[in-house]
Parts: sequence; structure tokens; C-alpha cells
Amino acid sequence: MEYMIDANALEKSFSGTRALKNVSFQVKKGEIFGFLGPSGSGKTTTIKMLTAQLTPTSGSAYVLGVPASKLKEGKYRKQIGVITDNTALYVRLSVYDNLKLYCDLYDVHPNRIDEVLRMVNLTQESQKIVSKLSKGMLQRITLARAFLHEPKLLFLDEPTSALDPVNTRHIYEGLIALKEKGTTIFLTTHDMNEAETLCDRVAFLNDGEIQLLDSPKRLRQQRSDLTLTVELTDGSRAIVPKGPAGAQELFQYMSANRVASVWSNEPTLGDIFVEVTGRKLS
Ligand SMILES: Nc1ncnc2c1ncn2[C@@H]1O[C@H](COP(=O)(O)OP(=O)(O)OP(=O)(O)O)[C@@H](O)[C@H]1O
Repeated sequence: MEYMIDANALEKSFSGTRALKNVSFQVKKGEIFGFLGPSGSGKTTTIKMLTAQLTPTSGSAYVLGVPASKLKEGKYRKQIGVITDNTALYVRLSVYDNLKLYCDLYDVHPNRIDEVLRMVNLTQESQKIVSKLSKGMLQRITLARAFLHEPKLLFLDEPTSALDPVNTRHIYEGLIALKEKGTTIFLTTHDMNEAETLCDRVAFLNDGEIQLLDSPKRLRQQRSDLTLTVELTDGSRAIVPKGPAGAQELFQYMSANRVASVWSNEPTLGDIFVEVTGRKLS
């Protein structure tokens, strides 16, 4: 299998309105791939088509090397994890018992429950009844459930949207640990920092179309104005070209011990999104 996801000219219309237009992209094994777009741009629709919850109007999608429609079959379902708006938890059971049920379903040893609860910072809440959890806790147990069987491919729809910064950090660490173990992750977000922190490559989605696709680093570097900002010890700033002329100037500041900080002048992913789509992300 060459790609974990191979989407070709995917289209989805709802009552004649095109929500997704000619969307093509590939996700390689072991990547964290980010789908970035404002509300209503088609992120959830894409995940639903890639996970056999929706049928495309036209185009094709191969996931784990087979047509996406096959993911309904048990043997493929066990290889993926999906988190969308549907949490599918048993609200009268405890956090632990919910995860135990999924362990039985996926043939996972219950020892793994403590591991995933640590990953999502829910160890203390293990015996709490799910109906008594806060929105952020619900989001974390839903993620724990998706991590439980260490799927080959994980789909996450805005995984940290209800989380505070501390728990967001826990989830990022958990996702990076999963990636290191070989899980491929497809996530949607409108948080540019999340994309910068996690994603190997990102696609910008706007009005149902992919407008740009590359690594966050390359996107920023391609739009760098080739200058550095040098903050001096007296609080003033100098803009210095990255070439030989700038080297001379920087050398002088450094020789005089006047440099407090130096950074490359590149736009943020958010700036690039606005430049390309003419829209803000959130
Ligand atoms: N079942 C449906 N019936 C009709 N229209 C739909 C349906 N599902 C999605 N849409 C429309 O398709 C477009 C894309 O919706 P989608 O939920 O994929 O966007 P999104 O990028 O995930 O948004 P958000 O960030 O708000 O979750 C929207 O205009 C939405 O109203």
C-alpha cells in the first residue's frame, strides 16, 4: 500500500449544493496530516467520506489501500480510530467501564486502560460516571477510546476544541507518542498553533476546495522576506538581510555584545491562510 489515504477528485453535494469540490490529496504512513479550514469549509464532510459514514457524490477515496466504503467491515474498522461529533459513550457507565467495553470489542488487554487514561490526564476520573463529566473530560475520554487499540490510522475532528492549555498539551504529547509508534493521523483543526505543533503537512481548505498543501515549514519559508529581526539590548530593533551584507551588520552587533534576540521574519500559518483564502480561520 503506497498511501494510508488516497483521495481523488472527491465531491460531495447536499441537495444540489457542493460542499466539497474536486478534493485530492494523499497521506503517507506515519504522517500527521492536518486539514485546516474555517467553519463550514468541509472538514467533517471529508472525514465522514473517508470513514464510510458518507458516500461521495463523485470521486474516489482509498483508505488503508482499500475503497473507503470497505471500512464498515470489522477487520478494517479495528485498524482505524475515528473521533467526530458522535462520542458513542455509555453515559451511565464509568470512564473505566466504557474503556473496558472497548477493550473487549477490540481484543485489547485491560492494562492498556491505565496507559491511555494517563495520556489524556483522566486517571483521577477513572471511576466517574460519564454523564457527570465536563465537556473537556468527555472530549478526553473520547480520545482515550480512539487511542486504546493503537490504530494504524486515526481520524480526529478538532481533537482539542474544548480543552484548556494543560490538557491540550497532554493530548499533543499523546498524539506524538502514537505517531512515534507508527500511527498515521489525519486531523482537522482551525487552530494554526495546533497545526504548527503537530502536523508534518497541512492542506488549507476553503469553501470545499484545497487551496494549498505543504509542510508548515516550507509554507512559511517560501514566504519569508529573507530578513532577520535583531532585537538589541537597548530594546531597539534592526531588520537585517539574510545575505552577506546582513552578516556584516549582525557581526558588528554581536561583537559589541548588543544582541538580545534574533529571529527570521516569516509569516505565520494564520497569515498565509488569510493571504491565500482571503479569510480568517476562526
Ligand atoms: N448532512 C448535511 N446536510 C446538508 N448540508 C450539510 C450536511 N453536512 C454538512 N453540510 C454542509 O456542508 C458544508 C461543510 O460542512 P462541514 O460540517 O463539513 O464543515 P466543517 O469544515 O467541518 O465545519 P466546522 O468547523 O464548523 O465543523 C456546510 O455548508 C454544511 O452546512
